[in-house]
Amino acid sequence: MANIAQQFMLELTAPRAWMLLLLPLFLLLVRCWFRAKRAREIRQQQDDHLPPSPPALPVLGHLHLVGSLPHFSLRSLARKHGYDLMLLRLGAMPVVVVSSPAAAEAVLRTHDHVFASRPLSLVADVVMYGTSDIGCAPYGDYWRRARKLVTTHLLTVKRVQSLRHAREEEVSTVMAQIGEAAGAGAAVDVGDLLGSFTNDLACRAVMGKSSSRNDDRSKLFRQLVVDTSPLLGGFHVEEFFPFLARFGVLSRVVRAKSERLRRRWDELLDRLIDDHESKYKPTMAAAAASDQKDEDDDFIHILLYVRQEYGLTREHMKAILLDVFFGGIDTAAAVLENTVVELMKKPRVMKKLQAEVRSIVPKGQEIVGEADLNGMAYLRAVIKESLRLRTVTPLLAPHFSMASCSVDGVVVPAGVRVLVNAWAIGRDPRYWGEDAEEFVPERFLDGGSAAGVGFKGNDFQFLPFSAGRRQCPGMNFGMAAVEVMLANLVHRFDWEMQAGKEARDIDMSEEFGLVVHRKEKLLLVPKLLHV
Ligand code: HEM
Repeated sequence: MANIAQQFMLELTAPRAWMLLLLPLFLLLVRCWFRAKRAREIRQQQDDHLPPSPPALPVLGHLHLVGSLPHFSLRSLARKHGYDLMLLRLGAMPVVVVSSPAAAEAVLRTHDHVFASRPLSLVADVVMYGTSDIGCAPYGDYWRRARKLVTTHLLTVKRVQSLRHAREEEVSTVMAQIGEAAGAGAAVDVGDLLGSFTNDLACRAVMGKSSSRNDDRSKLFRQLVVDTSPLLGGFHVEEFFPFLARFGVLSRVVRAKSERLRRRWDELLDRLIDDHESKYKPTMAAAAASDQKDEDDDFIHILLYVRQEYGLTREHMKAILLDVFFGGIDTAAAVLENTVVELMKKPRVMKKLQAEVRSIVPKGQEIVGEADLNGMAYLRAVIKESLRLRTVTPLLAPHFSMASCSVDGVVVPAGVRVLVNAWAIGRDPRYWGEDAEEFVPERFLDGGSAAGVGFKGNDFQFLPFSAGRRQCPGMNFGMAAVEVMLANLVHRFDWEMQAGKEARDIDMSEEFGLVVHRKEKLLLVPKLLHV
């Protein structure tokens, strides 16, 4: 026995025996090495096809490169690396950034069916009744139905025209306030005035003249929009670092805040819908649904008329109404305020615009009516230039890829947020020339370098309302308000800076959000002209 053991030990210690033992280990290692190599190759192949990325940090990814004004920093990154389509990792969140008209066309037109969804958002889920609105709803049957409802019944050209008297009346109210300030030689807070105007107009469209006359109610709506917008437009840290969601502390705080806001919205909207329901006359249904010009047909009434046809619950109705407040108030007010700033900084343009408006509106007429706007080509060029240079929704609203998609030789994976930097594209000298950063409305006039360029979604260098399936459905509604208000602001009033200040002192700092806002108030002194 001892001999056998000895023999065995001898065999073991002999080189041949070691070879026999090591061989399987060696084969195992070789196999592992080949597997790891293959995995590396596959990853490399996939990476080779992903959009290019700037160098990133561990864990943070590119988060540290995105500052407080993401449209600025994303433009700088794209320019520095020459990437018109780039992939960033914000913490754990992959984001594709689009910075050229060709890439925007690929995302918003050629592959629109892949990129037409929205990322999930905890806040939208709570505030928008389970994303039952149009702006936040993921792409699918519900969104298609709700969008069809809005574009065929609420925001049609005819409906926008039928609100013309409402707009003219609201404009008259604002002009009276400006007139009073002019009489007293006082300054007006231009942003506040314009915000009230677009808010009152939205209230009027949603609930009709009689309900919106209640001043307190209008103010409540305004306050709620102001309180909800930052939460709705902001990023939340758990979206970047999902592992934090396991602890759930932050999401509980955000959810609690969102639920408080939703209760406030509920209270207001339920009361309004109840009021309307008590006056609802089914006989009027056919007329409203066929989009007749009846000014009493406010949006709540119309939703009541079509709710069966579209299978709407009350929550769906409230969510759709919220889109009018979130889509229509801040955007149009910001466009107007930005335009006034640019006009103050460019007295030549202001004078030319005033001359056009004053030459077209008949002498003695105090308010510019919508019929007077027809011949105002320069007014339209000024607004377009403002939409280009000071795009109020600089990154549009985030899109979301529903499948992986090959775009111009690279592959955008499924489940990625896509941000189109419309602001950067609108200021890129490659498409707008050397004066791209200047406010020059003439470029949009006949004979100008951008004479044929429009905002309807066919010119991908100019995307203030976006393009494709998710394009803004409130474009006509918003533009009608902006045009008539701007014409009136410059018709009977000259505008001056407060004593001791100059136009070049106007603070241009901005606060980022879905809609970008000026940080500082714009205080200007109106001077009344007698026309
Ligand atoms: C001048 C004013 C306006 C501007 C600059 C503007 C701009 C935009 C932009 C850039 C988008 C995002 C499109 C995308 O994600 O690709 C959008 C979406 C939207 N806008 Fe507007 N908008 C304005 C006025 C309005 C008004 C007045 C309303 C309603 C009364 C409205 C309702 C909406 C809705 C519901 C969406 C979501 C569309 C969807 O996701 O299908 N907007 N808007």
